[in-house]
Amino acid sequence: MGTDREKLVVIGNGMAGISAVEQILKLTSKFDITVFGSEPHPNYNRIMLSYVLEGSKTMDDIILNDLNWYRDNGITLHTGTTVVRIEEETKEVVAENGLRVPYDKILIATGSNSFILPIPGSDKEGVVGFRDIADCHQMLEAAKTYRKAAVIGGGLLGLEAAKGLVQLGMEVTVVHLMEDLMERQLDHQAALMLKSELERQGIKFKMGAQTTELLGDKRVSGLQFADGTELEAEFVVMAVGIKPNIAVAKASGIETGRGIVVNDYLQTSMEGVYSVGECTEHRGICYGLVAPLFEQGIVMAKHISGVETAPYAGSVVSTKLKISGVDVFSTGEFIDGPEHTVISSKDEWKRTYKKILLKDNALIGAVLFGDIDDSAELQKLIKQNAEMTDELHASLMGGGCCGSGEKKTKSVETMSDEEIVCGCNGVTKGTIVDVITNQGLTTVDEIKACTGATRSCGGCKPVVEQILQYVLGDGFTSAAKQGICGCTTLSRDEIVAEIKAKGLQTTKEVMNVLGWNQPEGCSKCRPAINYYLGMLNPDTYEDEKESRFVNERMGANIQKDGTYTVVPRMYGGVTTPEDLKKIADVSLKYDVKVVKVTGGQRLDLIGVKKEDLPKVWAELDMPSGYAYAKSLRTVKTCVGSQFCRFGTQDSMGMGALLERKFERLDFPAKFKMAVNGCPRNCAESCTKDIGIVGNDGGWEIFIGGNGGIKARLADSLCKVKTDEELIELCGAIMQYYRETGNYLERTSEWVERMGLDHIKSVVVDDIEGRKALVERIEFALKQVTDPWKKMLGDDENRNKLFHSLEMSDQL
Ligand SMILES: Cc1cc2nc3c(=O)[nH]c(=O)nc-3n(C[C@H](O)[C@H](O)[C@H](O)COP(=O)(O)OP(=O)(O)OC[C@H]3O[C@@H](n4cnc5c(N)ncnc54)[C@H](O)[C@@H]3O)c2cc1C
Ligand SMILES: NC(=O)c1ccc[n+]([C@@H]2O[C@H](COP(=O)([O-])OP(=O)(O)OC[C@H]3O[C@@H](n4cnc5c(N)ncnc54)[C@H](O)[C@@H]3O)[C@@H](O)[C@H]2O)c1
Ligand code: SF4
Ligand code: FES
Repeated sequence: MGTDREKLVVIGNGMAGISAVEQILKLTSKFDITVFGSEPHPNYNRIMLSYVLEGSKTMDDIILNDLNWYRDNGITLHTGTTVVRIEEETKEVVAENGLRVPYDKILIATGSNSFILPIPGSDKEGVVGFRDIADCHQMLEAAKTYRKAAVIGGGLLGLEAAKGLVQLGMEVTVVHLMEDLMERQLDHQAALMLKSELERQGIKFKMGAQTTELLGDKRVSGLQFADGTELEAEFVVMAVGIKPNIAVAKASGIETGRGIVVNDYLQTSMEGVYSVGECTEHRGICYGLVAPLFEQGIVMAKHISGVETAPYAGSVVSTKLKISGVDVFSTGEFIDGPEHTVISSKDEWKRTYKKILLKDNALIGAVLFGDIDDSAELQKLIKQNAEMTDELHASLMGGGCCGSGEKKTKSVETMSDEEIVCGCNGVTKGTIVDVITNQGLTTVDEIKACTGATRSCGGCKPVVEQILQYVLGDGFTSAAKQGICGCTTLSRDEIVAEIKAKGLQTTKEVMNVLGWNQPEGCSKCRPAINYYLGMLNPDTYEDEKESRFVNERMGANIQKDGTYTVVPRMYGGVTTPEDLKKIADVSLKYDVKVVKVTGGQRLDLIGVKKEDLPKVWAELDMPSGYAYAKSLRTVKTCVGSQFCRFGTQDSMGMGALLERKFERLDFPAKFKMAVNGCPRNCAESCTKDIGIVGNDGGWEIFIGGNGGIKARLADSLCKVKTDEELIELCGAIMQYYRETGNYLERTSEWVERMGLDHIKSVVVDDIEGRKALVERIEFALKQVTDPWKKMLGDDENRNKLFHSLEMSDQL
């Protein structure tokens, strides 16, 4: 390599170091760059470790710069190599393994270490921090063996770790020192709402608890608290904050405080040595989030490259918790004092809360819970120290009638090109404008694929949309409409219309004819098109197994240990001694680990080996319960008039009838029903896609209920007098949902999107329309068959899927 080039050594292969290198590469080629990293990996997106733990991303998904990137940019990378000091006299960087590398300039970006409480027992087996891939691996492994976990610290990291462990099947208690969760980001009200939402999601809390010791022999077995109480725990995650990693700077005589002290150009006290990221202390502040490190990197890169730059003046930080179903956001100041004016609103029913703090009429901080649509807008206004006006108040707090979209576009217009829009991925407004203008991008998904913006927490999506709107102007509405995935700009309705109009028959054909930008499609569009094709052509469409999710392909739900579950039908939740005996015999014979009564009133045989599935189905000789499918799952029933003293309607009989009639059809998403014999509603119709309640000698039909993460109470659609009307209406509702629902859209969302009145006008008021819907569902029902039976008769596919060549001999 050219010897006349300056030698830049980067200590720390994390997000700060490498994003600064990316900025430098954009400005100059004057450096020979060498990077040292203690971890054995190339640069990865640390913030996405929460998603790896939670299971929605893999380690491969979070690599930001793979080894080719270093090679292509002529960068020498030493992974798994820790630098111990800088020798100013010899102008060399010295690594732990004795390696010495000469330098002209240095960038220290050594990040932080997890803070481990200095209490007895914190070095026991089963106690980890949550900082890197190695920690994440340990947590994933622990969840395979142990059940009870404690997370010490109820900050952002602790809560994301706790949710991840719950998703992995552990029983998790968050042990928090203070009375409020995330007390560094939230006020009391938001903290209360957050705690109750997380409790709903299965996390337990021990608040105001000071851990004094970790108990156990070699391995941790519990926690001892200052008040004398104890908590059992086989695995402990410490998430009580971070400590800037200043070891190299200290050993080299560079000025340090809590972090490595830098000036406004990120220069340390040693000539030619810069520092960025979490290890850095600027104007007395060490940051613990990614947005500041990108901002520091931009200034540092310009300075070291000899490009004029404004000084770094510090960052206004904001946080967003990355837990699905929990929308919480905080930026700037959030605890009010006498000097503040507080604007707030709380809606206990919608579980939303918004608080904005003003000082001298300027916006200085905000906390949002439940609805964080305004987060990006607020963050920007607070950065700009914007003045509150009547118009702004109306747009932020409601009550404004018009113009807020226009105002938002105006406010992105005033952003500078260098302003970071996506804090998680360091993407500036300038970059987004550039890809829209020069590469002709028209959707947020395309911008995500090209720049990374919106890829992590998603908090920046509204601003990215506003920039699109601002750049495309009038072209926005048509062009910026979101396709169903990154492969197309066509919406669901357009795809369905094209399939009908052009008579398209296969997913491949849809993608070819409709100009997909990826010939094979992706995991989002393939199952959706497969569904739409099957819904439109129930008699002719050949279902594409390879376009189905794994559980649907296998006809069973895969479990975390690689075994499967088998759930046979139990119509209306009613079984017989004969069926129970068969289930018991099969469970014993195939060593089923657990037989569980499900929330949908049937039996789940958990822990069946893949190769045993066909034998289990054959010996049970019962219909598939479709517990794995986007289809009618269960019809839960109460005892009803056959036995209950209050029952006026035969709920068991009706439930079983409806389940038999409508089973096996594909729906956009899973579909659950309930039938009750009287308004006491013992089988909980209010949380079902269709809930039926015996009432006044007839039935009342409810739709759009959901008991999952986003709970929704079902809406009353109508009352009917006879069983025939009830069955007809159920069929019409189902078919209308099948025909208009977006793939994966539950009825709770569908009802909100379509409007209850509209659905009523189609399925209740329009008698002819209803009849046509019923005819179409009856036709589709004629085509369905039991998938287990089908698989048992299909030697080729069965052998391919279940690797059990001798099956046919045994059947
Ligand atoms: C699970 C998790 C979730 C997070 N989520 C978010 C989020 O949603 N939003 C957000 O803004 N922030 C989040 N953060 C914080 C964010 O990841 C950090 O702010 C960011 O990674 C800091 O980058 P850095 O480069 O300064 O430090 P690091 O990413 O820690 O990188 C420093 C690197 O330097 C290496 N190193 C240290 N010393 C040496 C040495 N002597 N020689 C060689 N190499 C060395 C380290 O091994 C490390 O790889 C999260 C953090 C975690 C752990
Ligand atoms: N979504 C995000 O933005 C995100 C997610 C994860 C991590 N991070 C960042 O990673 C870093 C580490 O996160 P963190 O949550 O560990 O840090 P933190 O400092 O934000 O929170 C630590 C929490 O632990 C509590 N605590 C301290 N001592 C305790 C004790 N002895 N017992 C029980 N609780 C105790 C504190 O009261 C505090 O709420 C932070 O900089 C954070 O901003 C951000
Ligand atoms: S809903 Fe009514 S009929 Fe059904 S079990 Fe409860 S009380 Fe009895
Ligand atoms: S700010 Fe988190 S993805 Fe953009």
